[in-house]
Amino acid sequence: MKPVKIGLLGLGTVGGGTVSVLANNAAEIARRAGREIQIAHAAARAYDAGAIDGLERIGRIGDDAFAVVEDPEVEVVIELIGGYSPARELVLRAIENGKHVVTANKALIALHGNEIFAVAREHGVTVGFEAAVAGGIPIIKAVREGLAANHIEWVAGIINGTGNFILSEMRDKGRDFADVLAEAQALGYAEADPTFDVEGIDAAHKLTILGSLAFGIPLQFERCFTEGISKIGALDVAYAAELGYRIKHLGIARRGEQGIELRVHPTLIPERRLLANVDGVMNAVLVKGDAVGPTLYYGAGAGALPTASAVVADLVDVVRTLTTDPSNRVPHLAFQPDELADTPVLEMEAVETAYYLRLSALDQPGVMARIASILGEHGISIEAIKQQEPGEGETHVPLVMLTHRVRERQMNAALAQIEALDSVQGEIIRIRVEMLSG
Ligand SMILES: NC(=O)C1=CN([C@@H]2O[C@H](COP(=O)(O)OP(=O)(O)OC[C@H]3O[C@@H](n4cnc5c(N)ncnc54)[C@H](O)[C@@H]3O)[C@@H](O)[C@H]2O)C=CC1
Ligand SMILES: N[C@@H](CC=O)C(=O)O
Ligand code: NA
Repeated sequence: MKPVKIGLLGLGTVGGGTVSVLANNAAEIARRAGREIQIAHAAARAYDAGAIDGLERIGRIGDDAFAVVEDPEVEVVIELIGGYSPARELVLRAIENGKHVVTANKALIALHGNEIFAVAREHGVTVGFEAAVAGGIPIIKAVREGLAANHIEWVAGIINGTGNFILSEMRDKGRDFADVLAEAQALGYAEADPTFDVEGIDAAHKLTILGSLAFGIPLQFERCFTEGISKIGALDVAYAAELGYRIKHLGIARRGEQGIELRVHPTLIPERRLLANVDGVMNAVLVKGDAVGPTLYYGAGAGALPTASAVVADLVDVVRTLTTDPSNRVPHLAFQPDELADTPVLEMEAVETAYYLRLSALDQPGVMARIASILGEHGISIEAIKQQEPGEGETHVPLVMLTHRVRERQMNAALAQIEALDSVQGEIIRIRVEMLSG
């Protein structure tokens, strides 16, 4: 059989890794796919030729990405440029030209996936996006196919490698946030705009995709609650440890009676949980299905070769199904497109969690009692409390509390009232707590 001809857009971290994996494992990949895979035409604005193994095997390299998607020789386009534009226009044009697409671009899928999948369906082509969620972990394959028998109850994961690398290095080595972020950028883990990593936007893109796959709802990035790690301080990491917890940046999608929770935020997790022990650039996703119970998927969430592993796996899937009737292919969002549900995604104020609170309170009798009574008035009960001794000459002491579960709306109201007390100084730090059991 003739080789399958591929067009590749972008030759950076993931593009370079993809060229290398296709070159280094060419024979085994062909044995699996049933056909040899050749990169016929690649385009990149810039690339480091010396750093990419197998570059010489590419038929033609230019700088015009649109020339690749218009190239009649190309059957499958791999989009590894990133960002919304021109990635969206390139992917849509490739689809309109009858080409299958593989992409690692979670921003693109989370925001424009509904449109892209609809157009792909019209044209009878597949869009693979395994690399877009949790890098090398085959989580999309697992949720979409491996768990197809289940009513999925919840998904909770560490789904940003850069953020987890920063939190791990801060906790284990006491390193400075900015210094670790610079290293993550040098290692190729971070997004082109690293605020996407540290402010949780990248994790929200991925959680949006996971939520759709798990619950069969359209992609709704705008409904995902998003909080990053930039406000996590060494003090909270230390207090959490004293209480027997670790702070992880989690994406949580949960199906409840009122609707679906879709939220990304720093989270205290009991230190003995597996997720609490996932460090560095590693990602892990816990999926609870009603039949299978809890299942855990672990692996590198970023980096050239791990991400290329997912890109090439999608490519092999596409090649295997090139001759399949499009209506028999695995649906993009796991459920048949006309079976997507309109279950609402809840406002964060309607979500219930336990909380870690840290505040600075005047060291005087009655202050703690007043704070506890405000919490009580809002139906919030305290599970644990740590009050520090004041430092030499200090009037205020740090007060750390763990609360029982309560709706975010009640917590917001209570915190506003406590922050307004003269005896409380500055902003109250709040971190949500999840036990992740069962
Ligand atoms: N770096 C990682 O570990 C991971 C990245 N991703 C995603 O993979 C995609 C690529 O990311 P990286 O490889 O890290 O980016 P990168 O910045 O290392 O590489 C981007 C490549 O695209 C080229 N490019 C940019 N705009 C272009 C244009 N208009 N026309 C032609 N070429 C253009 C650049 O010259 C470069 O070769 C992004 O969507 C990213 O979110 C997904 C998982 C992991
Ligand atoms: N910037 C992302 C790359 C992979 O998706 C991350 O750090 O996880
Ligand atoms: Na993946």
